[in-house]
Amino acid sequence: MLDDDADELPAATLCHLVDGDDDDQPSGEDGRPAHDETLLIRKKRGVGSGQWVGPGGKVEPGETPRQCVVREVREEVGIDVLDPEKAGVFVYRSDDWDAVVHVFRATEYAGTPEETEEADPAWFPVDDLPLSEMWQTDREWLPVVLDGGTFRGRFVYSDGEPADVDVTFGVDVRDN
Ligand SMILES: Nc1nc2c([nH]c(=O)n2[C@H]2C[C@H](O)[C@@H](COP(=O)(O)OP(=O)(O)OP(=O)(O)O)O2)c(=O)[nH]1
Repeated sequence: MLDDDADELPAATLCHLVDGDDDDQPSGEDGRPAHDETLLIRKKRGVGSGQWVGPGGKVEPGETPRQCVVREVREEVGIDVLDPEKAGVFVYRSDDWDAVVHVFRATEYAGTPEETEEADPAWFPVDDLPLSEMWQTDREWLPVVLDGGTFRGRFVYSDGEPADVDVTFGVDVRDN
């Protein structure tokens, strides 16, 4: 169980897109990154603004997490994610925002990421992430997700710092 009250919390999503060409062209020359890069955004507003995060946002009424993640990625960076697959779920609790966050991994998309009012996108090699400018607890699970793994977690922050961290890897998250 994630948390006794997890069912009562608002739901949110994150998308971690992994891409790479099968040819040897350097990143950017054909509009697609070289092998094993992931798309992050510098968030301009909302929860976590200023940090590098996966695109995503709050689930709207009547929407599934999968529908939400597709909508949010389109709104934030202007691309359509075609194969979002659940890779993790965590309860996030802090002084001002609590949520159940559904994490998706994807490898297929249509379009080219573009800057919007909400986000500034950039590709990073999966083994060279800007970890010092990311949520501290993302460092625990993001490399696992990018490598195709799954996790379930509970992250409690106090004064902007992780106060209670509990994470389990290799779990079945399809229906969570
Ligand atoms: N990377 C990361 N993201 C987190 C954590 N906790 C947490 O709530 N988030 C994310 C999940 C959501 O994508 C985001 C909260 O939604 P948001 O403020 O972006 O909402 P939104 O795009 O719907 O925007 P808005 O209209 O409410 O401003 O914060 C965390 O620990 N790590």
